[in-house]
Amino acid sequence: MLIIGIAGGTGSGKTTVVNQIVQELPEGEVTVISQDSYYRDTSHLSYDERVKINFDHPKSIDFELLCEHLEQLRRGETIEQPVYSFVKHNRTSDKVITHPRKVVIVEGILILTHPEIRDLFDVKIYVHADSDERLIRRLKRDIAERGRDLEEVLTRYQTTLKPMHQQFIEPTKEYADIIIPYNRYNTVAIDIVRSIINERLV
Ligand SMILES: Nc1ncnc2c1ncn2[C@@H]1O[C@H](COP(=O)(O)OP(=O)(O)O)[C@@H](O)[C@H]1O
Ligand SMILES: Nc1ccn([C@@H]2O[C@H](COP(=O)(O)O)[C@@H](O)[C@H]2O)c(=O)n1
Repeated sequence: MLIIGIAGGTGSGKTTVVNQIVQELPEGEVTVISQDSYYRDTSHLSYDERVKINFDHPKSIDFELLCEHLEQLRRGETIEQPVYSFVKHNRTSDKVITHPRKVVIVEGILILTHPEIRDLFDVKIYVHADSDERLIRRLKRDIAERGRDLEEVLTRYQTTLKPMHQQFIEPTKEYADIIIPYNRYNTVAIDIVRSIINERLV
């Protein structure tokens, strides 16, 4: 099994990169795990309390469960991946049955901050886009897809997102084997990652 970790700030293009990598690969050979699915269960909190959570701090992620699931996949076991709702700021009651595959891609802003999880990755990738580009993308995406408004995105950006990015996320670039510049779509970089995966699949 080849486990690839793809980190990078919010809006850098991690999900887009993963989709482009997976598109051309043989169906049934790759599985994708999103760190977002592993935000901690906050059912004990009210909606108003959940809104105030700092979702860009490592402690907001259930890394213990993510680590356990990756170990299980590596042992050839099937896992039940949680499903997260950005609208409710909480896990839903759904689960996605996820089978082990030859290639496992894990993507998320904070995945390279956790030493044990970092050690599980055979290839570590960091997707880079400038902060103004990321903020513009985040604004458009969160308003269109995550039930947010301009005020919510900008407040979160100033209060937690930007400081957490500088403190926790950007420094993990040093752990990356490959840094993908993604201010624009980068098909050459995607082809390089695909060829690394294809080598493993033969
Ligand atoms: N290179 C790019 N140029 C323009 N828009 C992009 C680019 N990459 C991603 N996007 C768009 O920006 C938004 C955030 O991208 P996404 O892949 O969800 O980022 P991440 O997973 O890192 O938060 C999405 O709406 C996506 O379509
Ligand atoms: N309830 C939540 C949970 C997380 N976020 C934000 O999501 C970002 C990480 O996801 P990406 O797909 O953008 O990498 C992170 O920056 C959190 O602020 C949220 O807004 N609401």
